[in-house]
Amino acid sequence: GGADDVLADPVRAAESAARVLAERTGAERHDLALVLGSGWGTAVEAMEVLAEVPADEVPGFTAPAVAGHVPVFRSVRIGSSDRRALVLGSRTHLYEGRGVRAVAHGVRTAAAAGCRGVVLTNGCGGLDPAYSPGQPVLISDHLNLTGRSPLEGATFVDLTDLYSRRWRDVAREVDASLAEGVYAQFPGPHYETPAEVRMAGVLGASLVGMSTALEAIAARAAGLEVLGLSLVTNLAAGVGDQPLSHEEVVEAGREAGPRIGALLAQVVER
Ligand SMILES: Nc1nc2[nH]c(I)nc2c(=O)[nH]1
Repeated sequence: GGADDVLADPVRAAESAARVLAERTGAERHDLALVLGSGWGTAVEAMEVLAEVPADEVPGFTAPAVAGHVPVFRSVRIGSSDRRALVLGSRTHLYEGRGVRAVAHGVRTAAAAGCRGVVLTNGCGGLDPAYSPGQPVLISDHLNLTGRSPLEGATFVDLTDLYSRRWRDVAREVDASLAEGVYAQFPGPHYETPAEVRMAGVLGASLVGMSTALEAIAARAAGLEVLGLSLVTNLAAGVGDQPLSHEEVVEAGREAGPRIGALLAQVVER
């Protein structure tokens, strides 16, 4: 009900969400969109916020207040330019059960708002024991282990350069030490078993998470250039010798804030 009825026609829903955002932010179009995953929230604090729109006032988005905090969409200035980025206020995970249309609505709204690219960030588990919690990793490609597609009907989309090599080169100019990895999206909400983590490794993944892959496919289908950035907040189950506590995951994300915030700001300014 409510937000999801709007999503019965995904294209029209994205257009009406983009229209509301244009009216409320005063920006007829935005140049790029940012989806902030766990640990990436502080990135926007360094940016100049020009307008805020509560997520539950944008068609197709629900905004469960998390601890009283109502998620907002932010229109921010990119560096000192007059280009603007749209920081999406809410992200829907597949595990919420709202369906793939809700998962893809954010990037479709970004495309309808005039964005030419989207930076998808997330918190994830790392399979490489050399990864340290709090380390950002460039996503070079993904394994979609959800068994789903955000696309419906005969919409065949080429995914050869899904995670833009051009944008990854830009990111490496900003930080040459950035590692790259293949991201495997599991449906969640449960974490992987050690055997599933080993399986993902055998299949070529070095990052495991519960988001991003479906959003990236929908973004590409909508014509957006895509950059994916993971924050390894924990070593995936079975990697390393002790189960990480949630507190350590939160702490790793908080400590990484300044570094990944600067990285994101510099990448989008290029
Ligand atoms: N699937 C999966 N998702 C995650 N999100 C975070 I933060 N850590 C993990 C993890 O270890 N596995």
